[in-house]
Amino acid sequence: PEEAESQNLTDGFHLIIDALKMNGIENIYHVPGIPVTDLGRMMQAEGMRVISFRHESNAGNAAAIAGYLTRKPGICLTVSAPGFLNGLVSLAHATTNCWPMILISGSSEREIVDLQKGDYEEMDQLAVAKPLCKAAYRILHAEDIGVGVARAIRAAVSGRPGGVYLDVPASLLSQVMGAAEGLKSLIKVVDPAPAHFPAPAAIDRALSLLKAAKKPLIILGKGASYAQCDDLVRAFVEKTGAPYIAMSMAKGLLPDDHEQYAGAARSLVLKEADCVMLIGARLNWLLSHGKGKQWGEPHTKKFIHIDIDPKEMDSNQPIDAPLVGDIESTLGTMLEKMDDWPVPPAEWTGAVYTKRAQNVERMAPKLVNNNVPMDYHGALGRLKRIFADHPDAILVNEGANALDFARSVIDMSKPRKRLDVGTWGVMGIGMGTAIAAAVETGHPVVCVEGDSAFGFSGMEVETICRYGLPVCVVIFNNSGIYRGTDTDPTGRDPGTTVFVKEAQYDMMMRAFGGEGVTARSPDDLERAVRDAIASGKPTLVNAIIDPQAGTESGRIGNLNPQSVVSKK
Ligand SMILES: Nc1ncnc2c1ncn2[C@@H]1O[C@H](COP(=O)(O)OP(=O)(O)O)[C@@H](O)[C@H]1O
Ligand SMILES: Cc1ncc(Cc2csc(CCOP(=O)(O)OP(=O)(O)O)c2C)c(N)n1
Ligand SMILES: [Mg+2]
Repeated sequence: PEEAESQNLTDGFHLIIDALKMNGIENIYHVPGIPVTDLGRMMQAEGMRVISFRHESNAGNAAAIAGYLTRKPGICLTVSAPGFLNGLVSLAHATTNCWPMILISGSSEREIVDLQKGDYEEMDQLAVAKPLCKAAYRILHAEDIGVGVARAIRAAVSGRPGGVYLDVPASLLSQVMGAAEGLKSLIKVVDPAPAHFPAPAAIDRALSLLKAAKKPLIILGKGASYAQCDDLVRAFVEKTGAPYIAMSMAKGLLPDDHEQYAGAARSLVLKEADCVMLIGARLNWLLSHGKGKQWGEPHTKKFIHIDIDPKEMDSNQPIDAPLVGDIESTLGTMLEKMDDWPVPPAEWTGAVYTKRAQNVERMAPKLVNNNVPMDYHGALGRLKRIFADHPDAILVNEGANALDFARSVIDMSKPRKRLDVGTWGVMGIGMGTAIAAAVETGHPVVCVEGDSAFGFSGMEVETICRYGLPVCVVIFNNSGIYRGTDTDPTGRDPGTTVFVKEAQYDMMMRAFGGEGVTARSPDDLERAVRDAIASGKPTLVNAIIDPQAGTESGRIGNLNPQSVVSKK
């Protein structure tokens, strides 16, 4: 190092660090190992925040949600082959959710991989990654590191955001070049996510369609949350006066108690609306592809759709007014032309808000009980109150019943506070997501986890304790996947979807120095979670839920194929 200093040299290690830091990237989600062990150490030594995990899938989920929360690519750094593969699920998950993430993996040298000479952890990682992410690059020469990192950043955040793979062969890291020349080779990316305005004709077409609607409905998706133009979204929704619904991660863009929020009247508005405006939401399986009885098919609804990806239009239903552009530019332009905007007919808004009140009324009594064993609604009624008292707290949520019930019971009042399984419905996002939410925002994080969902990433409770993160994990422990009542018809083994009855998950958190509590009643649960938020200490609340309380696959059991062949 001394002579390098004296001859003023730099190397691949330092060029990668400098390129990331130059572009405002400071956090690295990582599992150490050959050939990136020293890269991780040097990143930390240079002041970057390197969070080391117990499995790359969790580091990847952390990087994915960091991208969603910050609009900068979340960085996951892994070893080659198995470590790279472990990170791929999260890279594909980020790409599916349109979140910017870069998976940087060490790899073997081309000359060895291409002749399959059998290296330590040998794999043609670039080829494997390409089909699963938005873009994939490999850097072979130190002087190309600036370009490689710049292109990875731009690919991750421009247009429809997504996951990018950046392949770093081991020898690249130790390549040396002149420090001055190295600095010159680095690129500070200018305007990485350029604004994208729809054509004026497209704006006018959409406005006239929306203005003519007798029963307009706005659907906000997580793309609208990601855009971070919250005031504009609110101003637009309020200017239209239209009822709106929010997809799960768009909850809180406008507060869930907003007078135009129609979440509790979702069935009515989807069936009856005559003009539906999608803002950063895809008409995919989560919206039944815009088809079927839920949409009052056959229907003659008009669709207006804002999306930055032109290929999204007509994906499921013909779009009458496509608006291809970024949400901020599009809504800003529309608002400028909406001065004397008519309010929607009172019979429409009246019908929607009456239905909403009826449904809220029906749900209310279920949420105020102190039953033992707990059911989902009794437990969630308390968490609803806690989140109302802590609007800055972040809710991480996964499971089946644990997910479906929490999504409709726990209201959000601020944007980007509900982080869940996303478009794929991935189990296991919990701990990685919680860790990145705490690291990126500093706010308290409460994870509402099914016991099966928790099991996918549960080892990271050690990571949470090691970094002393303000994370409270609430496990809805119904002793099983969906329910704890499955049986093996032969009587030999446990049922396929049951777990050890009332497993003591709280002991896991205590094992690493965190707080572990068992809650048997809603009162116990409320006290334990409020104490955790107050203390800011890593806490796991093992909430014992009645195994009879749930249903299989929550609300989407119908997606399972059914066997019509009678048993032999
Ligand atoms: N800044 C943006 N402007 C416009 N569209 C965006 C922006 N960011 C993401 N998107 C789009 O938002 C959509 C997000 O849809 P989706 O993930 O289906 O949301 P949800 O599941 O909440 O309905 C994607 O089609 C993506 O292309
Ligand atoms: C990577 C992956 N593997 C399996 C599955 C399939 C699944 C969907 S929901 C779920 C767990 C439901 O049980 P849990 O205890 O969490 O919740 P609850 O209903 O309250 O009992 C599984 C295994 C998915 N979606 N992703
Ligand atoms: Mg369960």
